[in-house]
Amino acid sequence: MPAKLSVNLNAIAMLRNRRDLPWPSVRHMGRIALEAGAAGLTVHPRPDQRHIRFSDLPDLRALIDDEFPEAEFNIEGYPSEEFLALCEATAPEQVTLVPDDPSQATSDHGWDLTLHADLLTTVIARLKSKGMRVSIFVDGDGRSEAMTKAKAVGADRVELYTGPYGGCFNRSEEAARQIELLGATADAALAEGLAVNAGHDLTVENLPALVKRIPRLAEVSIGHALTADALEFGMAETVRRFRRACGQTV
Ligand SMILES: CC(=O)[C@@H](O)[C@H](O)COP(=O)(O)O
Ligand SMILES: NCC(=O)COP(=O)(O)O
Repeated sequence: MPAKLSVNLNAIAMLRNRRDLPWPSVRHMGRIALEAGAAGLTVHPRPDQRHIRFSDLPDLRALIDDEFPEAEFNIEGYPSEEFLALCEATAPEQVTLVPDDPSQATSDHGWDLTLHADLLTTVIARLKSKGMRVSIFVDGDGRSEAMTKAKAVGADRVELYTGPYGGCFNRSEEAARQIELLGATADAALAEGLAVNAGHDLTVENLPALVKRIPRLAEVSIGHALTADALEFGMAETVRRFRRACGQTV
């Protein structure tokens, strides 16, 4: 089964937040993405709400529940008490835990699974007890022992941080090296019984090689490049292009 596409709406929200006006509407852009066959929506509410606002969450939950009951909502973020309460109030199908500092511009590394083992074990058990699937953001550096630790803290899935791969779009040798590291990490995760997601700086151009190396990739969440392409091609056509790049028949 080809990887599913979850459309990250953070960049749409960032554009909206330039003015005290309700457009572009994250709910409406989310609807267009789901109508075009995206399997879900992703948001990453940061503590300063500079992209997605906490008040966007009930709206997006209602969009999925009322109009696209097969779709999934994925909420990403650092597991502060505020974030956990948002997840509990929204009940997304998936929570992706990310080790972001509030001052970070964007996510740029996975969890240290030794240092944060206790925190993750507690938080994952709490979210899973409320029926949410939990994925944790990990470096795609090929270290199989990290995937053993990911299993031990109770994660259902890992999300491979693909930033270093996305960042070498114009250096094919380094891209090939990064793909192999991501692939080795995915192999180790799958061997532990974890499902594998991926995200960060994925594009229509770099997705095909990734899904070829990791044919059992469950889901990709994509926002930055997808939003850039949507400015050129429109959201619906862009979603179809990304779905094809995932290997889906569109
Ligand atoms: C967790 C992750 O990979 C990030 O890519 C993130 O969700 C994007 O967040 P921003 O859009 O806020 O940079
Ligand atoms: N989890 C990654 C994500 O949701 C989007 O990352 P990006 O495509 O905005 O880099």
